[in-house]
Amino acid sequence: MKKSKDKFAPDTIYSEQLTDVEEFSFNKQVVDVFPDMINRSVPGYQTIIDGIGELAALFCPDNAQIYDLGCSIGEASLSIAKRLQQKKPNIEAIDNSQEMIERCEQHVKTFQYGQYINIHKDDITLSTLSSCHMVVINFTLQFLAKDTRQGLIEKIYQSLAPGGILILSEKLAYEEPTIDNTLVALHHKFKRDNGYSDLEISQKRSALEKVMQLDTADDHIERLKAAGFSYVCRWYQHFNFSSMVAIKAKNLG
Ligand SMILES: C[S@@+](CC[C@H](N)C(=O)[O-])C[C@H]1O[C@@H](n2cnc3c(N)ncnc32)[C@H](O)[C@@H]1O
Ligand SMILES: O=C(O)C(=O)C[C@]1(C(=O)O)C=C[C@H](O)C=C1
Repeated sequence: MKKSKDKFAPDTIYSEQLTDVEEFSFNKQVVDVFPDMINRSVPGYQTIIDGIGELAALFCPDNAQIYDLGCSIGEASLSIAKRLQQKKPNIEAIDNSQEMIERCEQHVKTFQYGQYINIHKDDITLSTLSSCHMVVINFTLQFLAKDTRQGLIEKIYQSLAPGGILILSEKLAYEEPTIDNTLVALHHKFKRDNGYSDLEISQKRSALEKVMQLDTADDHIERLKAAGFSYVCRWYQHFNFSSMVAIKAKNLG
């Protein structure tokens, strides 16, 4: 991805001892450090962003209709727009954080191909989707109430044209504690190697635990299959962070 001229600060949000660790929220403080935070926290984040663009190039026709649900500052949308610009896509980027949406508008404008991205403030569990070729939910389903997840995946399946794809990226839980603890330990080592202290790691973990409920890979695959997706695969995994592609069959019935 071409470097943007847009400026963000380094993430020091959890570097001082806090008396009360509040629940994690995508507020202005997080928005201002977002690229640094996500790149230092999510193993393979940039690889996943690039892969989303490559999958768009493989699957999307001219003038494709694409949704990026929980878009934050628009990195997945930009990766798609960059690769599909000759095909003039119509990318709808949606997020329910006002601060994120404002920053997304500012960020996307710094790229010429940002013209293919329309930004909306909305709750993705309530928003209406029109007929489309591709949907991305990159590290966002894990922040939704568990009882809204199946409904959202079904809404996406119904909106996708035959042959359309959903890219779903998530931090995964493992039922077997020895496996879960091993992957969490590897993830924490990844964060330490990226300059986060033990205090930062543990305070952010407490903040996230209040709002982020993880599913297992099997939960995701079962949900996708129950919604109707014929083909599902994990195309990327680094420690407990994974991205899945679900394809709606071309010939239904
Ligand atoms: C970890 S970030 C997503 C990162 C982003 N997709 C990317 O690739 O850089 C999660 C985002 O989901 C948004 N979000 C959480 N719940 C939402 C909801 N119900 N509707 C819309 N957006 C939501 C948050 O505001 C936040 O920007
Ligand atoms: O920092 C972590 O442990 C995360 O889980 C990273 C994670 C996520 O997976 O959604 C959480 C919050 C945001 O900072 C971005 C990414």
